[in-house]
Amino acid sequence: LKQVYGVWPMPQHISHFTERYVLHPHQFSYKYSSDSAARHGCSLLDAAFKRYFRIIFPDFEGGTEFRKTWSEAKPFTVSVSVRTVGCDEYPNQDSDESYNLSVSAGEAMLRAESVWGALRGLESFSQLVYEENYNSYYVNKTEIVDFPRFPFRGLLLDTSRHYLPVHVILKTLDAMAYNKFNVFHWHIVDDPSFPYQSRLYPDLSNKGAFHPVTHIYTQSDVRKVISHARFRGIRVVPEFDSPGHTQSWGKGQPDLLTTCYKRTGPSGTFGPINPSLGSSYQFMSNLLKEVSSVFPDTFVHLGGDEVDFACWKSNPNVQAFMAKMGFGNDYKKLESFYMESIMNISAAFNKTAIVWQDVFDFSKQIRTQYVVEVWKRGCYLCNMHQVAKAGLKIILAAPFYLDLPGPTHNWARYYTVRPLSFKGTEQQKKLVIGGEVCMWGEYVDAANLSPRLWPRASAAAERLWSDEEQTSSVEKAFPRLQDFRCKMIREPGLDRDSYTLQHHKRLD
Ligand SMILES: CC(=O)N[C@H]1NC[C@H](CO)[C@H](O)[C@@H]1O
Repeated sequence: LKQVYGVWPMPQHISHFTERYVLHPHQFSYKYSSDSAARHGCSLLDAAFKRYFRIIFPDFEGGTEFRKTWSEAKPFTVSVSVRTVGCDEYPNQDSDESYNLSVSAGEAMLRAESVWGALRGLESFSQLVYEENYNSYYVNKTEIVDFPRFPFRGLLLDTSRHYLPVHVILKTLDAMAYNKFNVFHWHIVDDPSFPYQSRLYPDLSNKGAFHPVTHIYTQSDVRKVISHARFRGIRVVPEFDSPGHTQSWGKGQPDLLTTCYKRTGPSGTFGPINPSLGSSYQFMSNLLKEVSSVFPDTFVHLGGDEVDFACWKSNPNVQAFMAKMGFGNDYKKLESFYMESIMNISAAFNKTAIVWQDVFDFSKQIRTQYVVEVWKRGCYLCNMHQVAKAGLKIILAAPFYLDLPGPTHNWARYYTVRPLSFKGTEQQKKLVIGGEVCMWGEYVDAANLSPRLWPRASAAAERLWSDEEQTSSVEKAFPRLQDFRCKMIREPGLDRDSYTLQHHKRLD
């Protein structure tokens, strides 16, 4: 019997049985069970039923082909029961993604608290179906009780160092759903380019994008990404990184960046946003107000990483501001003042701020609650311990930087990360809301994104969803990951052809 590889990420509880059932597209259907709060018309699940039918039966064109296996197959129904409806909502930090799946003769019963859990269960069911000979599909009797270890399981794409076409972002969202990632961290702008087309400040992309028409994200592009993500139970958290990493902002917003000085006067170069001008905070308030309405998620990422103080130190207005504020010569206080100001601005728009750990490292006395993304190499467990002691929530990214190529960065390196192995109380460990893989764009564009992202990111996906004790062996994971990698190449189109060849080669 073909080895049944099961589901990736590994469910919390799964039992496989040898009894199996023949599936045939003509006798297969999804339906809402009578006790489900969500019913036909719940566009999120109706769309998922169609999507997963195509994923399970990729070669089925609706005709009467492959009649031969027809006779053996009996009707098979996937019945979905959702306890609390919520088809038109957005996923959020508190969404319940748990589900139970029971596969037996003629029926798979999928029970979930919410539509988000139902989506996770539909993904798991689709991975249980396997093809033994061309167009003969089977599913084994299986029992699953599943829920995520961490509620925040993110993937960062950087669309500033290289522009990523919208269809590439959508494909990445598809693959994220196969892996049960649930947050797309859109690092949308940075030093090299500003591709976000702002309603309020169109010059930011007109002058700051690599190209003002072909290399931008219009409001409708952004809406398309947010909708595609929502249909897959994925949140979109935008990052407008500041005050550093803002060179492209200065192209479309004059006087925003700090003018750097050399001895005799302006050097012609610009540095971080100028924190000594009221106009900077007015601009950030206007921009964050727009961003807060365009992106529905309750989180917004404000950046705060790698601020170079040299330019601030050289500028006489900034020097005068330092004196006025009594910051002495400690520019960390200036960065903290700026970050606390924009965190208060985003709080006013009912957003929870995520910032890079630099903000925490620079100041321990920022009063507002915010989430710290730990990213620096070195002892990230030590850094997590410091943040947890301060009572702040943590997202772990440091060991999951996938953009850095090289032989040491293979999947096992991410698979063996143990996010809670820092010293600290159970209470402090509860502050770790999850982790994130980062695909920075210095060396990545549409030509090499997918092979650099997958299946290495899948290793982190299992670390963030599954029970650590049950998934501690690299050796045991390897054949499962190898099988899952092929399953991921499942949507029609170019990928499909390579998959078909690869798949049948492996089976012969
Ligand atoms: C938070 C953070 O990571 N900031 C920078 N650090 C190095 C990265 C590349 O690996 C990117 O350049 C990124 O912009």
